[in-house]
Amino acid sequence: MLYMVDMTVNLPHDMPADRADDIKAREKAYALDLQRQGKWPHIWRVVGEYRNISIFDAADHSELHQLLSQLPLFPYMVIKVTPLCQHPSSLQAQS
Ligand SMILES: O=C(O)CC1=CCC(=O)O1
Repeated sequence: MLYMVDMTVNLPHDMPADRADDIKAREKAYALDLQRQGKWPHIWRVVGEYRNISIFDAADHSELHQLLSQLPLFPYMVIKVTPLCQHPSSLQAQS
């Protein structure tokens, strides 16, 4: 199943820079691993915000929740999930 996931990051302003840098480095490594596995096929920065719009490809809601809850930045994110299905006018739906 495909999901649009909207993640807004709110790191506490008083978090020490080295702790924030460590979480961001672990977040990046985890994100790259999921992209290589095909579970996170798109990630786009929302211009001007500490926010991304991503597409996840997960087996079901439970797997998506597991993937998202393991994000190192998860405790500092507001996440909105929108499940997607094929649009009837999609070229992929024509065959
Ligand atoms: O920077 C973000 O939007 C949060 C994030 C998700 C994956 C990553 O590497 O950073």
